[in-house]
Amino acid sequence: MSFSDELRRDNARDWDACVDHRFVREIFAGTLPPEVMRRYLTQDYQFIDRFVALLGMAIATADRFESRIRFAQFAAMITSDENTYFQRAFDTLGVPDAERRHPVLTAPTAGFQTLMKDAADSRDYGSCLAVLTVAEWLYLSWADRAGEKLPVDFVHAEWITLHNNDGFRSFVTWLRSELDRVGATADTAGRTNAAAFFRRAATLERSFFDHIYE
Ligand SMILES: Cc1ncc(C[n+]2csc(CCO)c2C)c(N)n1
Repeated sequence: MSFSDELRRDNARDWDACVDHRFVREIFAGTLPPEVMRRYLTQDYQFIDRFVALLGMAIATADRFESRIRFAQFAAMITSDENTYFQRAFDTLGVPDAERRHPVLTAPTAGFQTLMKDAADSRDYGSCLAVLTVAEWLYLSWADRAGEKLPVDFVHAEWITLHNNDGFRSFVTWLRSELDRVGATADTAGRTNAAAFFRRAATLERSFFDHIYE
Protein backbone atom coordinates (compact mmCIF):
# COMPACT_ATOMS: atom_id res chain seq x y z
CA MET A 1 0.00 0.00 0.00
CA SER A 2 1.31 3.48 -0.85
CA PHE A 3 2.16 5.94 1.92
CA SER A 4 -0.75 8.25 1.01
CA ASP A 5 -3.25 5.36 0.98
CA GLU A 6 -1.91 4.19 4.32
CA LEU A 7 -2.37 7.65 5.84
CA ARG A 8 -5.89 7.93 4.50
CA ARG A 9 -6.77 4.48 5.86
CA ASP A 10 -5.38 5.44 9.28
CA ASN A 11 -7.67 8.49 9.25
CA ALA A 12 -10.68 6.84 7.64
CA ARG A 13 -13.18 7.94 10.32
CA ASP A 14 -12.47 11.64 9.91
CA TRP A 15 -11.97 11.30 6.16
CA ASP A 16 -15.27 9.50 5.53
CA ALA A 17 -17.15 11.84 7.87
CA CYS A 18 -16.03 14.74 5.64
CA VAL A 19 -16.78 13.06 2.30
CA ASP A 20 -20.32 12.17 3.47
CA HIS A 21 -20.87 15.37 5.42
CA ARG A 22 -24.20 17.17 5.60
CA PHE A 23 -22.42 20.20 4.06
CA VAL A 24 -21.51 18.11 1.00
CA ARG A 25 -25.02 16.72 0.59
CA GLU A 26 -26.56 20.17 0.94
CA ILE A 27 -24.16 22.00 -1.39
CA PHE A 28 -24.80 19.44 -4.16
CA ALA A 29 -28.55 19.61 -3.59
CA GLY A 30 -28.46 23.41 -3.60
CA THR A 31 -30.21 23.43 -0.22
CA LEU A 32 -27.32 24.78 1.86
CA PRO A 33 -28.76 27.75 3.78
CA PRO A 34 -27.11 31.06 2.81
CA GLU A 35 -26.14 31.84 6.43
CA VAL A 36 -24.30 28.50 6.66
CA MET A 37 -22.46 29.13 3.37
CA ARG A 38 -21.61 32.59 4.59
CA ARG A 39 -20.12 31.33 7.86
CA TYR A 40 -18.21 28.67 5.95
CA LEU A 41 -16.72 31.02 3.34
CA THR A 42 -15.83 33.86 5.72
CA GLN A 43 -13.89 31.43 7.93
CA ASP A 44 -12.38 29.53 5.00
CA TYR A 45 -11.05 32.76 3.53
CA GLN A 46 -9.00 33.39 6.66
CA PHE A 47 -6.41 30.77 5.94
CA ILE A 48 -5.69 31.28 2.24
CA ASP A 49 -2.89 33.59 3.32
CA ARG A 50 -1.21 30.91 5.47
CA PHE A 51 -1.91 28.34 2.82
CA VAL A 52 0.01 30.33 0.21
CA ALA A 53 2.87 30.79 2.70
CA LEU A 54 2.93 27.01 3.22
CA LEU A 55 3.08 26.51 -0.55
CA GLY A 56 6.07 28.86 -0.49
CA MET A 57 7.80 26.65 2.05
CA ALA A 58 7.04 23.57 -0.07
CA ILE A 59 8.65 25.38 -3.01
CA ALA A 60 11.68 26.20 -0.86
CA THR A 61 12.16 22.76 0.69
CA ALA A 62 11.34 20.51 -2.32
CA ASP A 63 14.25 18.39 -3.48
CA ARG A 64 13.61 18.89 -7.22
CA PHE A 65 13.04 21.71 -9.69
CA GLU A 66 10.02 19.88 -11.26
CA SER A 67 8.29 19.87 -7.87
CA ARG A 68 8.90 23.59 -7.36
CA ILE A 69 7.35 24.27 -10.77
CA ARG A 70 4.20 22.30 -9.88
CA PHE A 71 3.71 24.22 -6.65
CA ALA A 72 4.48 27.57 -8.26
CA GLN A 73 1.86 26.95 -10.95
CA PHE A 74 -0.70 25.91 -8.36
CA ALA A 75 0.06 29.01 -6.27
CA ALA A 76 -0.59 31.17 -9.34
CA MET A 77 -3.99 29.52 -9.87
CA ILE A 78 -5.24 29.89 -6.30
CA THR A 79 -4.14 33.50 -5.99
CA SER A 80 -6.16 34.36 -9.12
CA ASP A 81 -9.24 32.18 -9.88
CA GLU A 82 -10.00 31.12 -6.34
CA ASN A 83 -9.57 34.60 -4.88
CA THR A 84 -12.08 36.11 -7.33
CA TYR A 85 -14.64 33.40 -6.46
CA PHE A 86 -14.53 34.48 -2.83
CA GLN A 87 -15.05 38.15 -3.74
CA ARG A 88 -18.02 37.36 -6.04
CA ALA A 89 -19.56 35.03 -3.45
CA PHE A 90 -19.14 37.64 -0.70
CA ASP A 91 -20.82 40.23 -2.95
CA THR A 92 -23.77 37.90 -3.55
CA LEU A 93 -24.08 36.94 0.13
CA GLY A 94 -23.81 40.60 1.20
CA VAL A 95 -20.71 40.12 3.37
CA PRO A 96 -19.36 43.56 4.38
CA ASP A 97 -15.71 44.38 3.93
CA ALA A 98 -14.80 44.16 7.63
CA GLU A 99 -16.27 40.65 7.88
CA ARG A 100 -14.37 39.54 4.76
CA ARG A 101 -11.11 40.76 6.21
CA HIS A 102 -11.38 40.33 9.96
CA PRO A 103 -14.23 38.07 11.11
CA VAL A 104 -14.05 36.71 14.65
CA LEU A 105 -11.99 33.57 14.13
CA THR A 106 -13.51 30.27 15.18
CA ALA A 107 -11.44 27.55 16.89
CA PRO A 108 -11.10 25.33 13.77
CA THR A 109 -10.00 28.33 11.67
CA ALA A 110 -7.38 29.33 14.23
CA GLY A 111 -6.39 25.64 14.36
CA PHE A 112 -5.80 25.59 10.60
CA GLN A 113 -3.74 28.77 10.77
CA THR A 114 -1.54 27.25 13.47
CA LEU A 115 -1.29 23.93 11.61
CA MET A 116 -0.10 25.63 8.43
CA LYS A 117 2.38 27.77 10.33
CA ASP A 118 3.70 24.74 12.25
CA ALA A 119 4.11 22.75 9.02
CA ALA A 120 5.96 25.65 7.37
CA ASP A 121 8.12 26.25 10.46
CA SER A 122 9.16 22.57 10.45
CA ARG A 123 11.03 23.24 7.19
CA ASP A 124 10.44 19.58 6.48
CA TYR A 125 9.20 18.91 2.95
CA GLY A 126 7.32 15.75 3.93
CA SER A 127 5.41 17.59 6.67
CA CYS A 128 4.49 20.46 4.32
CA LEU A 129 3.36 17.89 1.76
CA ALA A 130 1.23 16.01 4.29
CA VAL A 131 -0.81 19.12 5.18
CA LEU A 132 -1.17 20.19 1.54
CA THR A 133 -2.21 16.68 0.51
CA VAL A 134 -5.04 16.51 3.05
CA ALA A 135 -6.33 19.98 2.11
CA GLU A 136 -6.42 19.12 -1.59
CA TRP A 137 -7.14 15.40 -1.73
CA LEU A 138 -9.96 15.53 0.80
CA TYR A 139 -11.58 18.36 -1.18
CA LEU A 140 -11.29 16.42 -4.43
CA SER A 141 -12.76 13.38 -2.65
CA TRP A 142 -15.98 15.10 -1.63
CA ALA A 143 -16.35 17.24 -4.76
CA ASP A 144 -15.74 14.53 -7.34
CA ARG A 145 -19.10 12.77 -7.45
CA ALA A 146 -19.52 11.02 -10.78
CA GLY A 147 -22.83 11.71 -12.51
CA GLU A 148 -24.00 14.25 -9.92
CA LYS A 149 -25.75 17.35 -11.32
CA LEU A 150 -24.47 20.78 -10.34
CA PRO A 151 -26.65 23.12 -8.28
CA VAL A 152 -27.97 26.25 -10.03
CA ASP A 153 -26.53 28.94 -7.72
CA PHE A 154 -22.96 29.80 -8.72
CA VAL A 155 -21.97 30.21 -5.03
CA HIS A 156 -22.62 26.48 -4.61
CA ALA A 157 -21.71 25.26 -8.12
CA GLU A 158 -18.40 27.03 -8.39
CA TRP A 159 -17.24 25.89 -4.95
CA ILE A 160 -17.72 22.35 -6.31
CA THR A 161 -16.11 22.91 -9.71
CA LEU A 162 -13.07 24.63 -8.17
CA HIS A 163 -12.41 21.27 -6.49
CA ASN A 164 -13.33 18.73 -9.16
CA ASN A 165 -11.90 20.11 -12.41
CA ASP A 166 -9.30 18.23 -14.46
CA GLY A 167 -6.44 20.54 -13.47
CA PHE A 168 -7.21 20.07 -9.78
CA ARG A 169 -7.60 16.32 -10.22
CA SER A 170 -4.20 16.00 -11.87
CA PHE A 171 -2.61 18.21 -9.20
CA VAL A 172 -3.98 15.94 -6.46
CA THR A 173 -2.74 12.84 -8.30
CA TRP A 174 0.69 14.41 -8.48
CA LEU A 175 0.61 15.52 -4.80
CA ARG A 176 -0.15 11.99 -3.68
CA SER A 177 2.64 10.55 -5.84
CA GLU A 178 4.98 13.17 -4.40
CA LEU A 179 4.02 12.24 -0.83
CA ASP A 180 4.49 8.56 -1.75
CA ARG A 181 7.91 9.26 -3.24
CA VAL A 182 9.11 11.34 -0.28
CA GLY A 183 7.63 8.88 2.23
CA ALA A 184 9.45 5.98 0.57
CA THR A 185 12.85 7.64 0.96
CA ALA A 186 12.25 9.25 4.41
CA ASP A 187 13.49 7.65 7.61
CA THR A 188 11.10 6.53 10.35
CA ALA A 189 11.17 9.93 12.07
CA GLY A 190 10.36 11.66 8.77
CA ARG A 191 7.37 9.39 8.15
CA THR A 192 6.16 9.78 11.76
CA ASN A 193 6.28 13.58 11.49
CA ALA A 194 4.41 13.58 8.19
CA ALA A 195 1.80 11.17 9.60
CA ALA A 196 1.23 13.42 12.64
CA PHE A 197 0.64 16.44 10.39
CA PHE A 198 -1.68 14.40 8.17
CA ARG A 199 -3.71 13.40 11.24
CA ARG A 200 -3.97 16.95 12.61
CA ALA A 201 -5.15 18.14 9.20
CA ALA A 202 -7.79 15.41 8.82
CA THR A 203 -9.18 16.04 12.33
CA LEU A 204 -9.41 19.78 11.66
CA GLU A 205 -11.14 19.28 8.30
CA ARG A 206 -13.87 17.36 10.07
CA SER A 207 -14.31 19.89 12.85
CA PHE A 208 -14.37 22.69 10.28
CA PHE A 209 -17.34 21.10 8.48
CA ASP A 210 -19.07 20.28 11.78
CA HIS A 211 -18.67 23.70 13.33
CA ILE A 212 -20.50 25.71 10.69
CA TYR A 213 -23.72 23.96 11.80
CA GLU A 214 -23.16 24.49 15.52
C1 LIG B 1 -11.28 23.78 5.41
C2 LIG B 1 -10.72 23.66 4.04
N1 LIG B 1 -9.94 22.61 3.77
C3 LIG B 1 -9.44 22.46 2.55
C4 LIG B 1 -9.72 23.37 1.59
C5 LIG B 1 -9.21 23.15 0.25
N2 LIG B 1 -8.27 24.06 -0.15
C6 LIG B 1 -7.67 24.96 0.65
S1 LIG B 1 -6.64 25.93 -0.21
C7 LIG B 1 -6.95 25.12 -1.60
C8 LIG B 1 -6.29 25.45 -2.83
C9 LIG B 1 -7.13 26.10 -3.82
O1 LIG B 1 -8.34 25.50 -4.09
C10 LIG B 1 -7.87 24.13 -1.41
C11 LIG B 1 -8.36 23.22 -2.45
C12 LIG B 1 -10.53 24.45 1.90
N3 LIG B 1 -10.83 25.40 1.01
N4 LIG B 1 -11.03 24.58 3.14
